[in-house]
Amino acid sequence: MSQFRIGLGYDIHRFAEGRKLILGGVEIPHSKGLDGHSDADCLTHALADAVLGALGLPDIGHFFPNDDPRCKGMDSQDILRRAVEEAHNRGYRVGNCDIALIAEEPKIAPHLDAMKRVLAQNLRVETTEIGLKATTNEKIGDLGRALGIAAHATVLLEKI
Ligand SMILES: Nc1ccn([C@@H]2O[C@H](COP(=O)(O)O)[C@@H](O)[C@H]2O)c(=O)n1
Ligand SMILES: C[C@@]1(CO)OP(=O)(O)OP(=O)(O)OC[C@H]1O
Repeated sequence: MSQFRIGLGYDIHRFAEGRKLILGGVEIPHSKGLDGHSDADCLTHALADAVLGALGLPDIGHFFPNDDPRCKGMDSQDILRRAVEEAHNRGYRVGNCDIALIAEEPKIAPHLDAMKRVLAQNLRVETTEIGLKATTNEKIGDLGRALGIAAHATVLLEKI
């Protein structure tokens, strides 16, 4: 395997009433949350998929099936830790990553530092190795109507 490996992840979850909004392992105050079998943290799902993809492994649904009752309500940081563990088991660590959230609401910027701190711990990197930002969809399409939140992530793995 080569010295460096890159991975790409994408996930989207729809808003639902009566759910907590969890992004990057942080609970964000909002009138509704994201729907899902787990805590529906689409940011963390995209990031974990990017790590697994860099290794040429299947996506998180392979490791944590969304019809498995044991995964019901699970903390997505457990998914991320597992993906990073798979990397370390193969002799790779996370070099850096970059994440873009598409969220018409709520305002994410005030929470970015808290998310980076959680993600850094589980990625086993310094916060300076994490790029993280949010953009609206400029009211275009379903994301623009705030039906849900989507996340894109890229990860660079490097040989330990
Ligand atoms: N959910 C969001 C979306 C955007 N931001 C911040 O606002 C800036 C402007 O957003 P545009 O979609 O008009 O580019 C953006 O650069 C972010 O800093 C946010 O915090 N939360
Ligand atoms: C996280 C898992 C597993 O509980 O379920 P969801 O929260 O529904 O998320 P999704 O990105 O749709 O599928 C991945 C599954 O592994």
